[in-house]
Amino acid sequence: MALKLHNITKRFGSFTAVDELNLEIPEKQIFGFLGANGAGKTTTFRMILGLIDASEGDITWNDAAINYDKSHLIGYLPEERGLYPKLTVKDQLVYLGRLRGMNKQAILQELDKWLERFNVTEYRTKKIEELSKGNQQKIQFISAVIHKPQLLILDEPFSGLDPLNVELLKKAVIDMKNEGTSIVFSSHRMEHVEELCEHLCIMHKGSPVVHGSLKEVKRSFGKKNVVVHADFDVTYLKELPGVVKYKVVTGGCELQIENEQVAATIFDSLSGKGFVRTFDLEEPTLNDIFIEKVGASYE
Ligand SMILES: Nc1ncnc2c1ncn2[C@@H]1O[C@H](COP(=O)(O)OP(=O)(O)OP(=O)(O)O)[C@@H](O)[C@H]1O
Repeated sequence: MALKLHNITKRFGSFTAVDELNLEIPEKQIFGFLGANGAGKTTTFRMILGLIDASEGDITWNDAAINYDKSHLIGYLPEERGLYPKLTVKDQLVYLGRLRGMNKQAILQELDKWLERFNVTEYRTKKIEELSKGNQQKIQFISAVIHKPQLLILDEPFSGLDPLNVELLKKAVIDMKNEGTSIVFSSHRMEHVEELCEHLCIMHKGSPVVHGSLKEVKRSFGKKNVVVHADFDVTYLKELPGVVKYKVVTGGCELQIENEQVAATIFDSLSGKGFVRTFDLEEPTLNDIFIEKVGASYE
């Protein structure tokens, strides 16, 4: 059972924001949705949630269409956020929890658990507008998960958080996955996706350019990073055929190569020249893959 997007297209007038997207998002995993600004991530989320209609194609979850009677099974952290600034944290969560069909006692019980977990118990009776941006975001996250959804969609959940709060939120996401929630999140930070996700999709101009399990994606790109540390001058390596990028590091260099065969040429060229302390052939990072596929790094 999974979330399936079948030939999804979304047009705004003559502009195609999402173009024949086919995706299968596995259950009870964390799925990373990547792409540069304007790639079509939020539009895809909105279609999954039924907030906007697809121009073409269909979306199913557990083989049935997603409609309003399933909204209590889904949690959503929207990119634009959306809390009522004048309400207190407690009143806001009670209101949103009631909309999800929870009774007040259950809401307060869950709320207190989450406030404690996120170190914000003292804000329970404060108005949302009195909270810092990062703390508002934690409350927004709580509003997305208070009803224990089976499917959780998080649009840029880590943006605007300091490193400690990023860790708190990551841990919460991992725990929810371990408890059986299926999670889809978008991020501009490759390392978050690399750390959290089993499967991912990189979107570019409305279409997926990379899609699959993190392991498969990395394997299919081959090992294209070489690290050399040696007690002699290795600058000549940048001139070898197949070396695409060369970067000096302390005691050696890091190279990007066209394909794995180039590593053998580099290795052979080092022999007899002196002492080689390190020769590593490494997998590409997700950032390397993104740059190769989308053409620019982004933050
Ligand atoms: N309601 C709309 N009307 C017209 N164009 C829209 C509308 N919503 C989105 N778009 C366009 O569709 C494209 C995809 O937007 P979307 O918000 O899905 O991108 P994104 O991948 O979420 O980007 P970001 O990382 O910046 O949030 C953009 O070019 C955007 O301008």
